[in-house]
Amino acid sequence: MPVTDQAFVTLATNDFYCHGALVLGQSLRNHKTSRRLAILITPQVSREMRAALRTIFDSVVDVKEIDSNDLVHLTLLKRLELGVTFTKLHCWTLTQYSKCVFMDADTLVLCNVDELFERQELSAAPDSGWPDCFNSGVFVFQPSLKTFKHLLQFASEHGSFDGGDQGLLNSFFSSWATKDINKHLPFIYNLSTSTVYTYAPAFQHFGKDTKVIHFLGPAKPWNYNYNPQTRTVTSNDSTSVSENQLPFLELWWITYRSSILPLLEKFQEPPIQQKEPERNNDELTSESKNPLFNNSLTASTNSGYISESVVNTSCELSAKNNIAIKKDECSLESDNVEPSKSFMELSVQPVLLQTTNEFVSPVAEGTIQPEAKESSAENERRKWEDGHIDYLGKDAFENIKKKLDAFLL
Ligand SMILES: O=c1ccn([C@@H]2O[C@H](COP(=O)(O)OP(=O)(O)O[C@H]3O[C@H](CO)[C@@H](O)[C@H](O)[C@H]3O)[C@@H](O)[C@H]2O)c(=O)[nH]1
Ligand SMILES: [Mn+2]
Repeated sequence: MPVTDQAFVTLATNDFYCHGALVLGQSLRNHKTSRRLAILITPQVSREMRAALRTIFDSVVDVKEIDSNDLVHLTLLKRLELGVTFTKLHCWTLTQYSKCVFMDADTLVLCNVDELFERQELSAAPDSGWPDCFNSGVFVFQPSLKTFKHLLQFASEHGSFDGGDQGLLNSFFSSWATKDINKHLPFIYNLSTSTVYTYAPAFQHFGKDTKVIHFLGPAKPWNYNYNPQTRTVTSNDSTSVSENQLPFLELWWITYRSSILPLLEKFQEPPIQQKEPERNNDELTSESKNPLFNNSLTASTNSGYISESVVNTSCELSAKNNIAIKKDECSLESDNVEPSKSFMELSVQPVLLQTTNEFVSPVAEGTIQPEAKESSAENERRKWEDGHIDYLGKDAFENIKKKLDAFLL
């Protein structure tokens, strides 16, 4: 029976995090949650992405971005982009629900986790970096305008010790560590992929019971390369991948490719071919259009809209510059802000990416072609391996010799 007054809630302040939110929402649906799905978004999220979100989430709620602007603490955290996580606080305004579970857009459920609604505010799992603090990627809370007001007041008076929501929430709900063990969620409800390195035997022992995986840290699943033919995830210049992380990253990508990509393609417009000539960029090849291949692009711009100038320098952009860009955007009246561009348009930004035909874009239409080519080449190879050789046709000795000669000359 659906429970209409309780919801899973997530947040996305730009199109990149929307990819994560869509996969999370789909994973909750796959595991047949009986609760509502809600997402908080900010004006930067594109129209096309909003349409996609509406097909998975029951409620898509527009909120204003709140930024801690606390560069000192964010520098300490080495994540200057996380000031906007203060926007998460808006989840307390969802008073149409009696209880909610907040989940970061970089989490993924591996089974039904509706039992979380049996817990009280504020329940959360320990943070692997400092277990006397809770991680704010998954937490049970009770919407209340009064709490929201108190949180904002607390934020303006005390700030956050890490510059993000997690420091603030830990100071606000400071009795979490000691008062009530029922508010300590088991770690399997928020297993950070990076923990896998730090205590490998525990992961080996308990990891099989994992219910929620959290891709915590600067490298998100959409920053990795994915090869749909072999269904493998590989790292790039800015990401590294451990063997234990791989199955989770691959699951994320399988969900993305099977359920989210078709959805995004449905809402894409106008067609990519019409846009290319305007951009006059000869260097763009069909396999180089994927924004998700470029980790530095996604991590450093951190925005749904990427201007040409930002993109051109994105590989070297320091996080500090990024904050400056974001501030500029925020200081504009919303009428003046250039509308967010769709994931489609992002995918034709003139970024030179290190990709080969082996990898196809998770997003751009143009990359569907290399995939088709690839599979026919793959078919040919398989035919050879299976002994189905066209001796009289294209595999005739003369043809092979010609190819060899061309290669050797
Ligand atoms: O530009 C951004 C950045 C973050 N988010 C949202 O905020 C969440 C938190 O950001 P994330 O990049 O996932 O942070 P983590 O790497 O998980 O880092 C930790 O530190 C953050 C700041 O305190 C907390 O919000 C996280 O829950 C905690 O796990 C994301 O999942 C999104 O839902 C956005 O929408 N846009
Ligand atoms: Mn997170």
